[in-house]
Amino acid sequence: MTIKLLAIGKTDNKQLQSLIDDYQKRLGFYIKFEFEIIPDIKNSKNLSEAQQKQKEGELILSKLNATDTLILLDENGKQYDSVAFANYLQKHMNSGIKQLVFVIGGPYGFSEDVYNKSQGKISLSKMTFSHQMIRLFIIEQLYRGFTILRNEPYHHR
Ligand SMILES: C[S@@+](CC[C@H](N)C(=O)[O-])C[C@H]1O[C@@H](n2cnc3c(N)ncnc32)[C@H](O)[C@@H]1O
Repeated sequence: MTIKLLAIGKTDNKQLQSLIDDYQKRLGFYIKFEFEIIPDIKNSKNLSEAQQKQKEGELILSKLNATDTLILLDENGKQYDSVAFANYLQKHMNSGIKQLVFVIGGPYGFSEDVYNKSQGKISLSKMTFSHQMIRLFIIEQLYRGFTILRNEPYHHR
């Protein structure tokens, strides 16, 4: 199985990008991981929130293969602790799927079309994080998950 993370808009904060790079590299030792950035919508200031979500949604859906399992990062999704999240990853690997795709929404979240296509929603907290910060948090949790599955000493229970 491969894991893909889709997000909208480049990170322009160098410190955040450097932490993302670090955890992305670490995660790559455990699984084939791809982080794809969908470029920001041009002239989004002229669009309503709904129009922006719709356009972002079309771009997100255009990146998916028919066999992908699509999981949205959404503050109203299901919450896991890190051990349960590691087991969730293992379950997906055991299921024989080719690619597990996590998607981070834009500043206003997801369009209905994206919700309808998804197979699940995961929340990392009841709090709302920026669409930039959440990239680091999910990549770190993916890395943590694999260290838990391997019984490596990164995670302290
Ligand atoms: C600024 S938030 C959007 C908030 C928006 N009110 C909504 O309804 O989704 C941008 C993106 O970051 C991600 N995000 C933010 N907080 C999150 C959390 N606690 N758990 C999971 N994903 C989160 C989601 O993918 C969300 O679409």
